[in-house]
Amino acid sequence: MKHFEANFDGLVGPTHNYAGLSFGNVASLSNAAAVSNPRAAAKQGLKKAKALADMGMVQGMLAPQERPDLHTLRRIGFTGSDAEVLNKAAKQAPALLRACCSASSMWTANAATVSPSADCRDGKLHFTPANLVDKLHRSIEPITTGNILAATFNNDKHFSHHQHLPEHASFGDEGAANHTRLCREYGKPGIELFVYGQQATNPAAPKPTKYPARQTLEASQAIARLHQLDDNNTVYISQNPDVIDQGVFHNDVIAVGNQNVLFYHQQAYLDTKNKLAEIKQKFGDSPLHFIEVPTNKVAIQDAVKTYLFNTQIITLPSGEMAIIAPTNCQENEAVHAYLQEVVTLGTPIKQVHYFDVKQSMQNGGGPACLRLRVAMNDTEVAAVNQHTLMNDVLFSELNNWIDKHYRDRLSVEDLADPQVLIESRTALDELTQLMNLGSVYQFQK
Ligand SMILES: N=C(N)NCCC[C@H](NC(=O)CCC(=O)O)C(=O)O
Repeated sequence: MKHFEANFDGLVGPTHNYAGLSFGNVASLSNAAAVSNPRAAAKQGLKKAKALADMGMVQGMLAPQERPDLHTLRRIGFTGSDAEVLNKAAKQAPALLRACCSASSMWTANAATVSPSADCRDGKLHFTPANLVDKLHRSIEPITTGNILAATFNNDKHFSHHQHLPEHASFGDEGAANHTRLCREYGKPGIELFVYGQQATNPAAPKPTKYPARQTLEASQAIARLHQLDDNNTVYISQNPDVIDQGVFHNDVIAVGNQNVLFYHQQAYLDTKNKLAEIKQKFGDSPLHFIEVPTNKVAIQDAVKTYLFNTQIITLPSGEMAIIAPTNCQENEAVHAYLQEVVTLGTPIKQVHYFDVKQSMQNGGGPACLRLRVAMNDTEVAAVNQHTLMNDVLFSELNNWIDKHYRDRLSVEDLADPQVLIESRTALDELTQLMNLGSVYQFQK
């Protein structure tokens, strides 16, 4: 049986905009009210996904969400026709309208936590959509995320879909952005690393003082129970609260793992020495590479600005590993120098490829935010909805679809325009046919 790690990238939605919605995320706040280009954003993401497929990787796409979210606007009391709801929300509560228009589901690292079948007691691949309760605009994602995941991984024999965790701060869950997996081979049991920012039931435990810690230990433990993970293959690590306060709002802004490589910043965790020892002991005898980037080579500020750690580390069919980095890393002298050095360190990482994903970066989402990793064997890949898998046909269909429906300029003022809603629904309705998803959106029910 063959094993792969597939990447499912989030297709950027037609309302991609800069609304400054994410306190603690430096890029989101500093680009608030900038004018976005949804068409360029969607094409940048699609190009990266296609490039990975062309490198021989299994690559899928996850559909975006319905925005503006009229269902939520009505749920919070705006009434009348769709146009009236938008108009009233724009006048009476513009901040709420902006929250209901974000294309934030593009960052599918936050869609769910995924545990491959080799790690789970029942031998199924498990998905739990993230509740994303820390941010209003993201807290409205999980139900539709669950619908889209179920339509994409639509086979009960192989895939187990859970409901998102209770919608309370005690269970703040940000999905795969705070979870990584180390393994010898994708199809063999691995070590699942859960990184949390605070403990809800232990207020005395360290936590940040300026910015929110989005992930709780209690949420991570709940996911491990749901996914039937073995304690001997699970490690919980506390994020360093000081770096959260410097803009590291998710662990994937400061660390990334792949197979037997953990690439992380010296300041990423608390109790680093003991935790690395626990990982090593649980991983067993085979070689494990801890690539620690010291502060004197890359400052936290540069890591946050360039997203050096929000890179993807992928294993190419040749067995070599490659780093998929945003072009922002090339533009920073220290980070670029480090990436030139990393391929010479005698670790499995031998290549670096750069992609322009600036439309997403300006909202704090790098290459790794844009993808959900799903390690699968070939039987499981065959059980996936095949219309979601990247190839020349889907690439060309999606490019044409973007050209047909997406604007190349969108400001926050445009969000109240009923025409934006019509365009977005028309596009998504067509997309569900193209990707054979059925009725995953509220407006289709
Ligand atoms: N690190 C990972 N895995 N994902 C990045 C998510 C970025 C996202 N930005 C936003 O939601 C900004 C939206 C706005 O301000 O318009 C967030 O903060 O949740």
